[in-house]
Amino acid sequence: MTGSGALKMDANIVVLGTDNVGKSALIVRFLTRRFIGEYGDIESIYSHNVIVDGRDISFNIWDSPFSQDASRESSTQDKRIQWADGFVLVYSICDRVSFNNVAKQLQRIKGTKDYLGGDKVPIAIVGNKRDLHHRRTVPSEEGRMLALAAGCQFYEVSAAENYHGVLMVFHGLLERVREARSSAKKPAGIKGIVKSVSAVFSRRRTDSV
Ligand SMILES: Nc1nc2c(ncn2[C@@H]2O[C@H](COP(=O)(O)OP(=O)(O)OP(=O)(O)O)[C@@H](O)[C@H]2O)c(=O)[nH]1
Repeated sequence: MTGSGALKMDANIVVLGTDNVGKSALIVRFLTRRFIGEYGDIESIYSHNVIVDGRDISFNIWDSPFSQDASRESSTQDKRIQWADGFVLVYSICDRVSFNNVAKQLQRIKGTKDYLGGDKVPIAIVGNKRDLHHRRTVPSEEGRMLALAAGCQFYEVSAAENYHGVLMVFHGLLERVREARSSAKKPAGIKGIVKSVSAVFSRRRTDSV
């Protein structure tokens, strides 16, 4: 991500989740305000410019269909994580496996982006398909607790029925990206220096095992 001036900002957002949870539906809802029902399996990066709080924001949003090929999924996942400034981790409230996958994604992201400090990685956990509450298998509380424990934002939305909820996800995440960027620019202070030095040494120790 690059920031060019106080009133301009761009953010790379990657949307992750198992198949059929509504990743494309969420993105298309955000970009067009519409729900079109069927989305296909094409991997794309969408660019979208909007004004948020007087700022000219350029979103780049990576929509990647979930691959059943574990080794392929794993290597592309790392590329996406490196590329992204912020993450939307989507599960379906009717699909427990998709929820369990969010916990795995969290670990992976935090492991890859550990130089930022675990709690500073901008991540939104999103339980989608809220309109299907009669088929719910993941209680809201579980999603909320997972997000709280991981220092993430939490939302339950319906890409099918509601634009506003989806908008809140992307705007909330943008705010976190902005905060992470401004705290990264601040001088580390003695606590930050101690943390960074110990992170380097613990990584070396792990590398050498
Ligand atoms: N009822 C309901 N259906 C939804 C919602 N969001 C998405 N869907 C449906 O769920 C199915 C999967 O949506 P997609 O957006 O293609 O899901 P995806 O996560 O991108 O799927 P992959 O491309 O396979 O990884 C489609 O039939 C959508 O119409 C929702 O909020 N409510």
